[in-house]
Amino acid sequence: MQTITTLLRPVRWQILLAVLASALSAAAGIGLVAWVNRALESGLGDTAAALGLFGGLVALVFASGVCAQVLLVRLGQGLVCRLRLQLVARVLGTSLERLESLGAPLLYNALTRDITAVASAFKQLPIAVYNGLLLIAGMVYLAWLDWALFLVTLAVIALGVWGDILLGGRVKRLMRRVRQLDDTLFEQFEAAVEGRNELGLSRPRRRHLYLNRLQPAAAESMRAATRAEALWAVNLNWTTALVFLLLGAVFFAGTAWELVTREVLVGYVLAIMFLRTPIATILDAVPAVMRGNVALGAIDRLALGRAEDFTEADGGEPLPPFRELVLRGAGYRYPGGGGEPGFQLGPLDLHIRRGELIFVVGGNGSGKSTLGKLLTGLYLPGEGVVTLNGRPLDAAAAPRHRAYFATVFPDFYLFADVLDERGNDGGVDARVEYYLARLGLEDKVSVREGRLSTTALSQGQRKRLALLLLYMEDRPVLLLDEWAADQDPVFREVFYRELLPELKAAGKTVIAITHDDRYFHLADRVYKLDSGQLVSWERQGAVFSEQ
Ligand SMILES: Nc1ncnc2c1ncn2[C@@H]1O[C@H](COP(=O)(O)OP(=O)(O)OP(=O)(O)O)[C@@H](O)[C@H]1O
Repeated sequence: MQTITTLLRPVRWQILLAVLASALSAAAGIGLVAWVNRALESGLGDTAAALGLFGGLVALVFASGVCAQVLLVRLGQGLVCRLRLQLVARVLGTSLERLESLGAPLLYNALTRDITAVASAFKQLPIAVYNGLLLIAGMVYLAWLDWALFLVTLAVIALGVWGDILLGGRVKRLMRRVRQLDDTLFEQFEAAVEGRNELGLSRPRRRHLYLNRLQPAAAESMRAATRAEALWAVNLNWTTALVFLLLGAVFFAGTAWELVTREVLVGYVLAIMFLRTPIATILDAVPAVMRGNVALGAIDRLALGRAEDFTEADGGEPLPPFRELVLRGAGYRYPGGGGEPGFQLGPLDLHIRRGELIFVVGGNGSGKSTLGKLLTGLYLPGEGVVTLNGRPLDAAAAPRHRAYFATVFPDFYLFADVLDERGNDGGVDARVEYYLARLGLEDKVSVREGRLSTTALSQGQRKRLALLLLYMEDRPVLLLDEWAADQDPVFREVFYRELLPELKAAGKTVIAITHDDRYFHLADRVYKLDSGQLVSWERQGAVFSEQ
């Protein structure tokens, strides 16, 4: 429960205050019951004084109750808000490898369903704390009234708790199963949304998705959830029956067998009737709390990184100019699956200097994008060393290493907000308009206060916008992974013959992953990858030619 402890620690004093206010309200409530009992037995005495005491107790119940509830609700909502922000900050602070191995559906499930479940549990927390304290105050009063009868009460409570534990364990197991099935459902939701083109064309595929993937998971989830709720309903009614059994026992003990005095009898009956509501309320809250607990367990199992701290401004000391990027025996291996070892890139040796235009080429699956992620520090080397300006890339050096790069990978995400080199979104419009015209997008997209008017464009146009974002960030090293693959021949020509040379002339280092062999001669150097290994381009006997 690492998540919950880090969330609760900063508000421990507010929690204490809320618990104290709840305790005061609970004590005043039980005090009222005790006062009514005493008045029934011994009479009111001075009516004015009695009225004053009664009114005072009612006012105290009201004021401390409101105070406790408001404090607890504010705490609950504050925790939910912080949990949401903390979870997203942790996703942002998690390594790419971990995020890739988890996959989008698991993360979306955590960010939506799990957070909602934890939020519902937190909302029950104030109610449970308040009613729990009411229950404790009631118990103290019952013990004070009659010890022997209180022991009987404890025995009945033990019976109730036994039922809770017995059924609670099974209910929790079922809830865990429902949570697992949620992940399966989210995978299918992703397929239903992301596969809209393929599904739109193929009824057999839609039918398969619906009947063989969605429906079985949804039905099993429903069965497990229904069973869990039904078991808890049995428990609720079992508790209600126990409360009435206790009432009956007290009643017969006081009337038929005259084992307790009338004062004790009336006090017990009043107190038990009064305590029925808190007992039912607490038991009602238990399933939501269990679900929240299961959800927190699922969030913890994601093993996300530490939340990134965004309170500090970006910038700090400026980056020294880029000089060189060197790989010495550097390699990276993907984790394997199903008994098969993962793909191995390297070990590789290469040297990239400032202002060079480097092409990385090779067949599909040869490791080009993996090399791109290793060069940019998105992946850390599993063997050998990657150094930038002589500094080895490791977890500590990674943020600074990455700050030198701007990339467009094939699975890029196009942000509508344009940031400049210092991470600001203000005052960028004039430069954005210049680049929009340069990239032939001025009729399609406009910019206002650093925000692009649209990103709903063709793939080639979206890639041009991604390049625009990269221009604006103005980083020293650019990595473009098959950027030109979606461009028309005219713009492809502009890219290789104008844009890349211009970037080089501006002192940028450009690493382009490409299949466009008719432009290979424009590069300062070409690295060819084959099954994760670098093979000499010259030894391939290739001829740079303009076709
Ligand atoms: N996230 C991943 N997890 C596990 N293995 C992966 C992952 N991504 C890629 N691979 C493996 O690494 C190999 C190299 O992939 P990579 O994307 O680097 O190839 P590429 O040369 O860029 O291919 P392409 O030209 O098709 O884009 C693939 O054959 C694949 O088996």
